Amino acid sequence: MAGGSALDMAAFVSALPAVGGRPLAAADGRRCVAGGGVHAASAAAAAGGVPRRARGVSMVAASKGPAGGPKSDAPSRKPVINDDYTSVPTERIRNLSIIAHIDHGKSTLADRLIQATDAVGSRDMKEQLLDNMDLERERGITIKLQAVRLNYVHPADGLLYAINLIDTPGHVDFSYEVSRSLMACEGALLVVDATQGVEAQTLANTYIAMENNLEIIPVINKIDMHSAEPDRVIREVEEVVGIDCSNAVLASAKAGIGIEEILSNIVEFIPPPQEKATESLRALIFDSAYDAYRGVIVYFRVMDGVIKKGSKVRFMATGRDFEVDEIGVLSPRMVPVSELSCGEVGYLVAGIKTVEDARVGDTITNVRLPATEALPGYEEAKPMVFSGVFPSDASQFNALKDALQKLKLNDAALSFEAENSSAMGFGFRCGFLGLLHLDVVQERLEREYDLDIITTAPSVVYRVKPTKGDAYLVDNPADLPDPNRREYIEEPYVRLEVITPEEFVGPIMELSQSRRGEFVDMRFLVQGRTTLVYDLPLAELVTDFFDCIKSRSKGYASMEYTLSGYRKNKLVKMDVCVNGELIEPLSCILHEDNAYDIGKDLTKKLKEIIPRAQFKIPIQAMIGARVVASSTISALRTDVLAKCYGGDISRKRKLLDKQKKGKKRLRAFGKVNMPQEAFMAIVAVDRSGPSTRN
Ligand SMILES: Nc1nc2c(ncn2[C@@H]2O[C@H](COP(=O)(O)OP(=O)(O)OP(=O)(O)O)[C@@H](O)[C@H]2O)c(=O)[nH]1
Repeated sequence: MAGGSALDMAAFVSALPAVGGRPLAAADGRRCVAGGGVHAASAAAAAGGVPRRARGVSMVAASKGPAGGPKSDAPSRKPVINDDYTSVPTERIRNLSIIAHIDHGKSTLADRLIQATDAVGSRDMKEQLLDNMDLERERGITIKLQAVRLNYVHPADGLLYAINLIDTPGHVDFSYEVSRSLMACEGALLVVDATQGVEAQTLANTYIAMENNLEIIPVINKIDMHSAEPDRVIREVEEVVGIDCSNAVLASAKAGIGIEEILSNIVEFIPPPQEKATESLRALIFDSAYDAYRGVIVYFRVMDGVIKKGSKVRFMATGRDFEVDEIGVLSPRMVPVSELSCGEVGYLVAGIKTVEDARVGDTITNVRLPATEALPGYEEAKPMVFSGVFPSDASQFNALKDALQKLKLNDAALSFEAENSSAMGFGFRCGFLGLLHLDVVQERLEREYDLDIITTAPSVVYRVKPTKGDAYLVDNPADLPDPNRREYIEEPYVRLEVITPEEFVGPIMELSQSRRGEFVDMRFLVQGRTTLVYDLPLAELVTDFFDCIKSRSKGYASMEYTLSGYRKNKLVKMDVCVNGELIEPLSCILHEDNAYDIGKDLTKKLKEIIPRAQFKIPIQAMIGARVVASSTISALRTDVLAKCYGGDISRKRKLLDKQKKGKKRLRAFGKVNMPQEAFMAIVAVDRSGPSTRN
């Protein structure tokens, strides 16, 4: 809980009405590790040079595996059933996830495990095999969870074991994927980089695994590196994370060290799925993807009973029935089988056409013998940051709607609803888990659906108490009532924990304070590392905070945050007028004390971004009718007198008048070109000015 004035977030949110039917944002007590901001933006820029795909290529067809969507066989080709995959009894099945802090080597380790068990022929093997979205490969990050089935003969008993491995993303924006995959498992490999040690996400993900009662096997990775300190890291895992490291494996995913030991430990320490006495089928949907030919492909883990090809199944949340056309395992290619029983992880195809029919977290049961109770589903992912998404060309509105619907199927945390803005036309107000999530969605819409879109300035969700009536949530500054029609505004706060080497404690404290942070605690860890705890407004964190932490600590610090509640602050709405016109999508809510500095930097940035025109373009940052900062883009002056040699002054005046009129007309009717960067300028403004006080 953040300080005395913070409310309990969950209780508070449940007592409030939803914003326009949208799930209330930023309301759970979920642990997150931040990232995004400029880092994400620059990653996007780096990826921007990649050629676009042809129009109409679906996200599934565009990628090659189960997460971005499985590679579809041509519709005419009959699936070949291979029941070798289902001959393994339940006691020889192991379901596990790989969890770690970002870049500690999960995907590389998954590659080595796939190779060691010959799941993929050497011809098809490539680095980070499970990161099969183009975007994942380019950015070197995992965005979607990925499942793969490994067949492993354990040398100790010579028996065949089926290991279902789920690779999970490391970045906070995708941490809901981690919780989803962990619910389908009995164990987890906790990968810790031997050169770095325990990081914020190591802790956060281990806690999720512990909450799910998973057996955890620590893997100390990258021991091939000179700077590796495996002994120190083992001590740190034991002392800081609090888990036993007696079965820890010293490994190098890159050099292939310790891989056999990891496989052996998986078999020995991770328990098999528990056979249930019930005959009724219950399978948990942990992911789904859309395929242009086959409809929705559903990924599930069978918890009870058996699921068979040709049987009729029911999706319990929606009550819809479907006949199973195909079921199979992920090897990691889709291999059809005739049935999957308790403990197995696989996919099914059942001619499901709509997004709503296959919800992640739903339970699949048998129509003939339905289960009475559904499995506990997943907590709905709650968006933290909202932004308007508009097509550059109004005629693409329906295409954008269709694309968002398909993306949502594969990305449960994305939320959207139609929005009509006088400045931007028809579009959608979308909710994201953070700026990296926003960035990934924007890029997927552009690449996989060939859409040109503009995203507007991101905003967190504020709570507003109007003079009349109950408080309500506002995720779009345009919806804020006038100051004389509101009593107060509250903003969301987070409890922030930064783990850093001692020498960077000072710069990080300075940064946190400049972002309106309130110091809560400082704890010393082993080996000169420190945890700093602050309460901080979420709005200050979702911009470039993560990048600032990284740059001030030379990349050594990591951070994690939990939403803690709402607090009243002196908040105001700042509008931006460009060329005398209010540009609503540039409006933002900020602390009154920061308005001058932020306004000054924003107008300066916009001056650099907005292209010059034939006339002067004034840019003003305003609070109500008061201008707090301004700048002017000078006109590109055309010399209309160039052709007027000497002579008559009245002719010159006539030409100048005509030019002035032209400028006026342009100002009156013409539009200032606002490029996409202009809408994101607020994210990049310098927030560490001298007047940043609470
Ligand atoms: N030297 C060395 N490098 C490694 C090892 N394992 C992984 N790496 C490198 O570390 C970087 C990150 O590895 P990934 O496997 O992408 O890490 P990840 O944890 O999957 O990253 P996210 O999916 O983004 O969370 C890559 O450049 C790998 O080549 C290792 O054992 N030794």
